[in-house]
Amino acid sequence: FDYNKPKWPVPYRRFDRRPDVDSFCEAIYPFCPTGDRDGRIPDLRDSDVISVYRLQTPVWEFKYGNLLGKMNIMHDAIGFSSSETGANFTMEWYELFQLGNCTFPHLRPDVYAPFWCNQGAACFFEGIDDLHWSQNGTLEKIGEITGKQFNEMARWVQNDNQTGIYYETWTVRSDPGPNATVWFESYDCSQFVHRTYRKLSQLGAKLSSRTQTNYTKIYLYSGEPAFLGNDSSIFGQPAL
Ligand SMILES: CCCCCCCCCCCCCC(=O)OC[C@@H](O)COP(=O)(O)OC[C@@H](O)CO
Repeated sequence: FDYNKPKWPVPYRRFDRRPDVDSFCEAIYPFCPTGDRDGRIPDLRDSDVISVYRLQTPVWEFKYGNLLGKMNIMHDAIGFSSSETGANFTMEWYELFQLGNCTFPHLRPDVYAPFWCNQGAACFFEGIDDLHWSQNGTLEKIGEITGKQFNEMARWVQNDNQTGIYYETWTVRSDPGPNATVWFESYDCSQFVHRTYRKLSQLGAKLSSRTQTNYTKIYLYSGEPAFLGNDSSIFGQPAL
């Protein structure tokens, strides 16, 4: 235990590689259907000028329109448009098996511990569906970057995607008050957008939005958590 490091919030746990998904987990909609199977992102010319867009729309807008938007349950993404080629791109981070699977675990008869289907991943694909983002949400230009900055960001996204694997719906705090302690941060679409903006700023990009940007959080209030051990020590699955 490092007494110099704050104990809370518990840092998000990263991994060396993304594990294969369990066949038990089923997606209602295919993940990233038009993106590259291996998550590759095209290299743009260093001298290119890329417009950057803030994208926001209600979760499941393509199916339920503004329904979840009325509850301020919003999905966030980033758009890019190359001035040299005219190509547009959308980059987002979301669940492989939808939000419910990341919010609640499964209880399986043959498995003692709660079973999660909660992987999330980046999805980069060609095109920006203007209507999807603008009719119930936001599509706003927030700046311009060079092709060089885009390419460096792309390499960072691929590493981020290989190590940040699990989607965390809940933000866990001590209480609703302004001085609450955050025990665990969420790890969701908006956190990815924030990490990417931060990386682009570190690369020298200047991004700004003309309007206040609100991001969706769902809170779980708890007393100070205590570490109980890992699945096998808590739920003790006998050797098969
Ligand atoms: C079913 C129980 C859900 C209860 C929890 C409700 C509040 C949770 C808020 C978490 C923030 C959600 C933001 C986010 O991470 O969005 C990602 C994803 O859910 C968006 O899914 P989508 O299918 O609308 O968008 C993917 C689509 O853009 C693919 O092109």
